[in-house]
Amino acid sequence: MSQSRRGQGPLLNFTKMHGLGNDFMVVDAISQPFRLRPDTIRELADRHFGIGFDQLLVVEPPGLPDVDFRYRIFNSDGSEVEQCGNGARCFARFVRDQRLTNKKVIRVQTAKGVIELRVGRAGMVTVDMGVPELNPPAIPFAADRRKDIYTVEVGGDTVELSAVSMGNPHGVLLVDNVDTAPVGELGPRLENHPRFPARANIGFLQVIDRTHARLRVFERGSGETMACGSGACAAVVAGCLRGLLDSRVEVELKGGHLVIEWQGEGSPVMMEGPTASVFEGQLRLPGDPSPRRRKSARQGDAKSGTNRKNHRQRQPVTSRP
Ligand SMILES: N[C@@H](CCC[C@H](N)C(=O)O)C(=O)O
Repeated sequence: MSQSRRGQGPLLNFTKMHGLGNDFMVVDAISQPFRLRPDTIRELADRHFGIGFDQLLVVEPPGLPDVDFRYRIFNSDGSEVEQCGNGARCFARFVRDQRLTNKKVIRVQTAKGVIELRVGRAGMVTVDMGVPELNPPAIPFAADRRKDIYTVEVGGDTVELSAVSMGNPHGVLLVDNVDTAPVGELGPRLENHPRFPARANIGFLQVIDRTHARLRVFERGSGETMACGSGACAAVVAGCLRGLLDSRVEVELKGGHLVIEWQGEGSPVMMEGPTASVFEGQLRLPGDPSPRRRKSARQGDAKSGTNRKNHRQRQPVTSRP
């Protein structure tokens, strides 16, 4: 964050976490005021000038009955998205570590529905990621009908991919070897391909045998990451649709392994994997430049003695997907 904007606003508590090296800044927006602009998220995500993370995860109060929390996700480019599988596991660990709940089964509301997180031993969490969406308009993916494999023109070449939504859109390509796959070249072109109108995460899947696979993912809004949980789920769905994988698969990513289970169409995908908490920190956010808003914030402080109650009602300025 630039020196000129630092140090004028309130202090924010955060935790740095990761799931297989897919790393997160996690913020409790229930117990403290929180609002960030997309450009501030980009600055904080910077690995040289900021904290450095692939995604920002925000814990908010739920907006639905029978749900424990609302889970919001922002990519390092500042865009708000619908799903993050590795983040969901870290979310479960965070809300327990911060004593926001003592439940072992936690229901959270995402922008695309409710997911269930089950806390296991030694930091392991299992997530019910929901039923994969394969209907092209709902992914969204431009196609005249649903297929297991689509042919896509990209820069004069033709590639074959499967299109799957795990709440967020994924394209999955089958490759012989992830080590030599053109992730850096094809990833950004397919991420922004016109057939994915909301952009997409692009997975490169190498099938080892029916129960083992390797995967690299070029993530929408973050670039290639060490691991992508929703990408691993989408890849196993794609591998099953192609008849190459069984219902329980160990997926090797750059940062480690996930176990993914899918019993077939209409069934939810289950993801099991580890979580890690790296450090806790405090950050002074940029101040609010508007004199009118500064004045009303001071009035709020004076009335309540604390601004926690008022801030519970506040929404971040970034928009929902
Ligand atoms: N790392 C994530 C996915 C994060 C969101 C993704 N980049 C998107 O834009 O949909 C995961 O573990 O699933």
